[in-house]
Amino acid sequence: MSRLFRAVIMGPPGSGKGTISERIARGFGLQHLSSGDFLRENIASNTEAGVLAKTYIEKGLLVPDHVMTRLLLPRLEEMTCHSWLLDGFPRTLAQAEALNSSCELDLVISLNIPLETLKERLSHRWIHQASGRVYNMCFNPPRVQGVDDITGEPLIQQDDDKPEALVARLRHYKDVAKPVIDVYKAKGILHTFSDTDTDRIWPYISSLLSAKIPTDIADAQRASTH
Ligand SMILES: Nc1ncnc2c1ncn2[C@@H]1O[C@H](COP(=O)(O)OP(=O)(O)OP(=O)(O)O)[C@@H](O)[C@H]1O
Ligand SMILES: O=c1ccn([C@@H]2O[C@H](COP(=O)(O)OP(=O)(O)O)[C@@H](O)[C@H]2O)c(=O)[nH]1
Repeated sequence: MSRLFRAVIMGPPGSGKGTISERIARGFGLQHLSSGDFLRENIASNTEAGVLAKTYIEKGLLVPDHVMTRLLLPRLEEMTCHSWLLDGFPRTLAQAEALNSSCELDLVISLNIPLETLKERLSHRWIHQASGRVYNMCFNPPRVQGVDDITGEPLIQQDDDKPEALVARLRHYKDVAKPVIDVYKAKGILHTFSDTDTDRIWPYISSLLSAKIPTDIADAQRASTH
């Protein structure tokens, strides 16, 4: 099997990480690992790390780095025979250093989206908590308002997504993300995209990935995921 492809997508809350990750997974066969979804799975199955992580998430705090790395790195060990895309990890310099010591990344996508756009998007974001599926009443509404397309279960809005919570989250994101962005910029693997509409960014991301992912890997991954 030729070399596998390792990528990370970074961006503030509401920047479109989940939306773009889903398109990348579908179009290029990369396995999408979202740190938020993975934490929710651990919380739902009451693992030791899940119980611990929940105490931080409930307070709107980041889960401590050592808990995150102890949770994510073994999960990545299970994915060694697959090309993957990490979403929401690494989020801090300590997490990036832990990741960089365990594998070589090929590409980091950073989304730089205006605050007003984030506010607008998050005010209409509805989530199916159990699966992490994301909807937006303006951009990608559910078939039936308020319920998940797959399970029919009710959708919720996160308190964190309210405008008054966003400014603090955004400032905190910028503080912790900047050293991580600087590391990957120095490595020459950072690609930053700025626009108010994912549909305008997507063609550029898609052609970047087409150029970066050797076709034999992309074909093999697509074949293995269908
Ligand atoms: N890499 C990480 N390091 C520390 N805490 C994390 C990490 N990833 C997720 N978390 C915790 O899990 C929570 C849920 O993560 P998730 O990514 O779904 O939400 P979020 O950070 O609000 O993301 P977004 O709004 O950008 O989709 C976060 O608010 C944070 O407390
Ligand atoms: O061009 C876009 C991209 C995303 N969204 C919506 O904005 C919210 C945030 O997107 P996502 O969850 O993908 O962002 P993340 O928080 O993962 O970075 C979601 O309701 C998306 O449906 C949008 O309205 N326009």
